[in-house]
Amino acid sequence: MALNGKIAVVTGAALGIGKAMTEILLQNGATVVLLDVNEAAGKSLKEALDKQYGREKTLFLNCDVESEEHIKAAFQKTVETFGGIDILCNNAGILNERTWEKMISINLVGAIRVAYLALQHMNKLAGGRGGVIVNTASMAGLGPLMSCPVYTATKHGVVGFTRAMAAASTASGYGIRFNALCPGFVQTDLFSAIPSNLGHYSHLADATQQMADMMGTLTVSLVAECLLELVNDETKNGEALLVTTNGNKYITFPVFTLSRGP
Ligand SMILES: NC(=O)C1=CN([C@@H]2O[C@H](COP(=O)(O)OP(=O)(O)OC[C@H]3O[C@@H](n4cnc5c(N)ncnc54)[C@H](O)[C@@H]3O)[C@@H](O)[C@H]2O)C=CC1
Ligand SMILES: CC/C=C\CC(=O)/C=C/C=C\C=C\C=C\[C@@H](O)[C@@H](O)C/C=C\CCC(=O)O
Repeated sequence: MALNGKIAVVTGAALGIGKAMTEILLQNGATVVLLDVNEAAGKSLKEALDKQYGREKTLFLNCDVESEEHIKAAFQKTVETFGGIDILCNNAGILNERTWEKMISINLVGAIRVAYLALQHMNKLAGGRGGVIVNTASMAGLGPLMSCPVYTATKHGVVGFTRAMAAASTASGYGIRFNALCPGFVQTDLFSAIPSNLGHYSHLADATQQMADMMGTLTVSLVAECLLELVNDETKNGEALLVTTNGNKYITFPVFTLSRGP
């Protein structure tokens, strides 16, 4: 299988989109390290996956992406156990406009922290073997969701970080591709909890639900298939893949030509 011998790390792996990412990576032959702050859910998933794929194909580590210490230890354990990291699914995230500073800390700062610490092991200039980092952004990383402006900001940040890192990696010779996954509404616990997590914008919950009804909700499996596309297609670097119930689209961004003023 395409990912035989590859070592993947998934953050937010215990539930939702991260769980589906873990499963499709295992189905395609990868060994997967599951990182999540929800220890009960993570251990439960590991137990189920052991029965299906064998104990040696996965490792669950309790890891909070807000903690540099946790992430460093998780990556160290990964490299000690499996010899390296080839694929990072930088997926952990929350939606809660009431605790917006924490949401920035997890969705944006956490994603950047995880990517930077993974670079220390993946970067060819640092003895790594290169690979691919897929950051889970959102359709809200491409356009505004009025009911969650800070969530929108975090996801716009993830898209921008991804595209800039892709250019930096190419220019520097890191040997790592960076891509952003931008799903629309996906049926997960995060999605189900939206009405109670909009804070100042709770009065816009109905409008958001109407938007979701109009756009439709995606399954986690479909999102995971798009992840696999970004992992396997070595021509993809610096891409933002929009995933909707009407199909998928690689986003074209405006290009600003550098020219002197008049
Ligand atoms: N559900 C949706 O409609 C969409 C979700 N997304 C993004 O997809 C990603 C996954 O979201 P879902 O699967 O929907 O959510 P979920 O709530 O179902 O799963 C998120 C997982 O991340 C873990 N997590 C949360 N904070 C963490 C932290 N500090 N450290 C480590 N793990 C942590 C949770 O324990 C959970 O297992 C998020 O980044 C989210 O913003 C993007 C577009 C749409
Ligand atoms: C309330 C958030 C619920 C779950 C988490 C999540 O990330 C869901 C996002 C789902 C949809 C976001 C839609 C945003 C739509 C608007 O911003 C429009 O401006 C469309 C944005 C981009 C279109 C890109 C394109 O078609 O070229």
